[in-house]
Amino acid sequence: MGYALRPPIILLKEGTDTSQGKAQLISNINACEALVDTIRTTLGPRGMDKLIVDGKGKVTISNDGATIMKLLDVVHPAGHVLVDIAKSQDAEIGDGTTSVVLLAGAFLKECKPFIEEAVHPQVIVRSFRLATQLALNRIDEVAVKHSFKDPTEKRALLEKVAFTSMSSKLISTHKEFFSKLVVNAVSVLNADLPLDMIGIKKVPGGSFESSFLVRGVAFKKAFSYAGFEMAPKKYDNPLVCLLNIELELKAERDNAEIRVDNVEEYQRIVDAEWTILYQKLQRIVESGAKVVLSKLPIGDVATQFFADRDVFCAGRIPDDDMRRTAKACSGSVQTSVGNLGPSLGRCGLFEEIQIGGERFNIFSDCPQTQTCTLILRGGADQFIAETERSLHDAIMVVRRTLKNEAVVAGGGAIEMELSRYLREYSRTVAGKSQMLIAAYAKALEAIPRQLCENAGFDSTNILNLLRNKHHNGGLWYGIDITTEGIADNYQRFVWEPAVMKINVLKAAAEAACVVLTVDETVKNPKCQDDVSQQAARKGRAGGVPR
Ligand SMILES: Nc1ncnc2c1ncn2[C@@H]1O[C@H](COP(=O)(O)OP(=O)(O)OP(=O)(O)O)[C@@H](O)[C@H]1O
Repeated sequence: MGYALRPPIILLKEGTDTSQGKAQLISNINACEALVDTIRTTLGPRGMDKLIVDGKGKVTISNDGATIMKLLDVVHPAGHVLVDIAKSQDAEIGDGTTSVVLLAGAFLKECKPFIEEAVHPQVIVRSFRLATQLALNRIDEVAVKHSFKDPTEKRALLEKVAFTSMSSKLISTHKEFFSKLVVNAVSVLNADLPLDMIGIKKVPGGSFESSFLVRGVAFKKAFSYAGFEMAPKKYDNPLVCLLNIELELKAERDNAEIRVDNVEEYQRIVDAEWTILYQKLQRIVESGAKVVLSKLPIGDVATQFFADRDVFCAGRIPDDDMRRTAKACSGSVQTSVGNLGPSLGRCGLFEEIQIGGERFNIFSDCPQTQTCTLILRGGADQFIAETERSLHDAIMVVRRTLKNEAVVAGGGAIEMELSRYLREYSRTVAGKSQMLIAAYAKALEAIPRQLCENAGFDSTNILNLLRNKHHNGGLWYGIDITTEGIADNYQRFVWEPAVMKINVLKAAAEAACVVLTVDETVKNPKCQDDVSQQAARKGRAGGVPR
């Protein structure tokens, strides 16, 4: 009777939902699979795009895995792991975001039967980590390393990787044009290849081919006052003055509190203000600068003053444009007009031109420019936005290739090779490991299989051909998307940076291991209430639920 009177142990708050054990693990895997199913159709040159409408009705059409995953607003805790790997792949490499999610999903799918058969997750994790290491070593072994001594060879290689990266995107029909543009853009950068030194400006209208690269800086004409129209719009070899000063009359008045008790005193203050402004303007003109830019406003008096002296000016220039202009013209941004001489920059040509419906200020022919601007044209806003994302991926891939010169063949070739290698290796080990490494090898085939399915090919047939070819030494054989067959994708120049594939494998395997090692989810009802209340409050305040 004694035990019946023992008080129950209450560990967690009433209403707390705890799910644990095998059932929980399987449910997490199912959630990840469902998430992978939403993006699997976007993989590859024949992949489909997704149209996503957010809470505010903003439409995004994209093929980029990371963009889709971000916009999906996933709430499942295990699903979040996949969103995170897509984001990290995007930040680290810039491409391969769909592949990483797909591969993580494939690993989990292959694990599921083992979990159901009560194999301990740690055993699976151990074998998967071993298989990943073996696969990485194999990539290192087979990757083709190019030396960048010959500039023509270097350029050809870079164009090929940009080409492959774009072949699955909306702009794939113009990939030759854009791959040249991307390589030209990256070759302007310095050895550190800073991404923020490539500006991208979108101008709706026109055709994709009317997009162009400015070796220097281009930005939309800033707001301007009367008097601006009188200023010249083109200079050869002008000195450029970059400022962070407000050149407006009200500036002095607003920056201080002044108490006056008669009209004369007030007049003296107004006069002093004019004098201060004129002195500043005079100094700028005396420095010899022909183009004056400021991060802060340049008012009507100053605009007229400059126009009278044949000087072009523009205020309220965004910070990133200002930084890039400074870099392009080798000048520096000043906060006073004391000694402008050494801080002035110079560009070969400055002009204001019309692009589509916008006026643009262009600084080009800069002697030692390490920055450039891509002006993107094209129909609707959504198309240009997707073009920008695709070019970003291609730029990232070209930068990665420049930093790591090794490439592998795409179109499923490297995955089939790793799969063959691991399957053969698995036969040399005993015990559960053998089955698990073979499962890992099978999961790698998910990429070529999906490429086939998205193109409407018979995946069973093509995968059989590929397995046979790789078994007989056809190292770089992958899917030939044009003929519904297989081909040596290295010869066909379907090249991808080895570092991208390495990152995909590492991230996907690690994500699968993380999901496998979670065997309990505890949902605290209080926390959930807090979260929903916060969300409701945010919603009322006009915030966007994330
Ligand atoms: N011409 C081609 N023939 C065959 N396969 C190709 C070709 N071009 C690209 N691929 C393959 O398509 C896959 C890339 O597809 P996709 O660009 O849609 O996804 P991702 O690079 O993984 O992710 P994302 O571009 O969304 O970041 C790679 O496996 C690549 O090898």
